[in-house]
Amino acid sequence: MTDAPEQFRPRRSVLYMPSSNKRALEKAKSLPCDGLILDLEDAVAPDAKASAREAAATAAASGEYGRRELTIRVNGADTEWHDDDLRAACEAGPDAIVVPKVASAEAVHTLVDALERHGAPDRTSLWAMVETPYAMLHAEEIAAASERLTVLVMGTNDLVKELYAEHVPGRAPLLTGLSLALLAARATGKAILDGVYNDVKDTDGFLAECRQGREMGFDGKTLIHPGQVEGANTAFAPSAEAVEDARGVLQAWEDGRGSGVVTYRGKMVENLHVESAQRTLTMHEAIQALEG
Ligand SMILES: CC(C)(COP(=O)(O)OP(=O)(O)OC[C@H]1O[C@@H](n2cnc3c(N)ncnc32)[C@H](O)[C@@H]1OP(=O)(O)O)[C@@H](O)C(=O)NCCC(=O)NCCSC(=O)C[C@H](O)C(=O)O
Ligand SMILES: [Mg+2]
Repeated sequence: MTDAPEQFRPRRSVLYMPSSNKRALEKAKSLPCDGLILDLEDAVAPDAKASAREAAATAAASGEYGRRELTIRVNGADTEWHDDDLRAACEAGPDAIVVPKVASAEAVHTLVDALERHGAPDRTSLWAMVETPYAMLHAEEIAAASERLTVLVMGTNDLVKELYAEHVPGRAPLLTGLSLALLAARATGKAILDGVYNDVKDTDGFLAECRQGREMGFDGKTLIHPGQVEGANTAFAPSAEAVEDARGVLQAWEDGRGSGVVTYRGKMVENLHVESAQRTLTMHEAIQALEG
């Protein structure tokens, strides 16, 4: 795996909001989340699709969301709204266009062609939602299909539905799918975001799921409520101890220059641990720069 600069962009907390909800669109301007997904899909009722599309395009073109990475989630390719959504999103030029239920490399190629045909600016990348069993089994070909695809987004609600599974603490029914998507993202140098936690009042359950996602290797979590932002920001940032440890590892390596292996606080340090420590510090600095 190579760490492209793209992978050091903090995406700890990426908040969905219905583009039909004016209060949410307004509130998002003051929330400390790393990214926003202005939704046109599941959170928007059919009779509100057209006005939500207009609101999302206006918001994305407004320049009023500061440092937050701003994206629009269009309706799926098999819906009557997809083409109009894609055209409007391309014209608005957000940081990324999020497409639900992407399941093959061919689908990615079709989307990238459409982005070009509709004149999306070069800065607008494609985020693919992987949320079906078929997508899990083809995650690597999806992730590798185009340079323009920069992020995989887990759709865990749809995945639970399609698997006939259940939402349970620890997410045992989803672990194979989550791991396949993670392997695909890391093997192809893409970022990957964990799915949402539906119970907005269950803080303990949410924080446990953040910890699990972080430990598995996700870059951040998609969210549905402002109350989830702070927990995700903390969980997906290197902790103070991790930063101190990373500095210590680099210092121990420096002190033992020329030796292929040293120890730090009793633990073996080799070249690969030094790379991990450097990654931790780079991410820490990127977060500080973002928040500063
Ligand atoms: C889940 C909600 C419907 C809860 O809404 P509500 O009861 O109104 O929440 P609160 O009263 O606690 O809200 C307090 C204030 O915060 C604002 N708010 C709420 N949610 C958001 C948000 N997502 N972004 C921005 N601001 C938000 C309220 O407007 C209140 O503001 P104020 O009155 O000014 O204080 C609601 O949170 C919600 O709609 N969430 C997003 C739902 C969504 O987008 N769903 C689609 C994505 S999830 C998905 O589909 C994943 C995937 O596809 C899969 O398969 O898993
Ligand atoms: Mg979904």
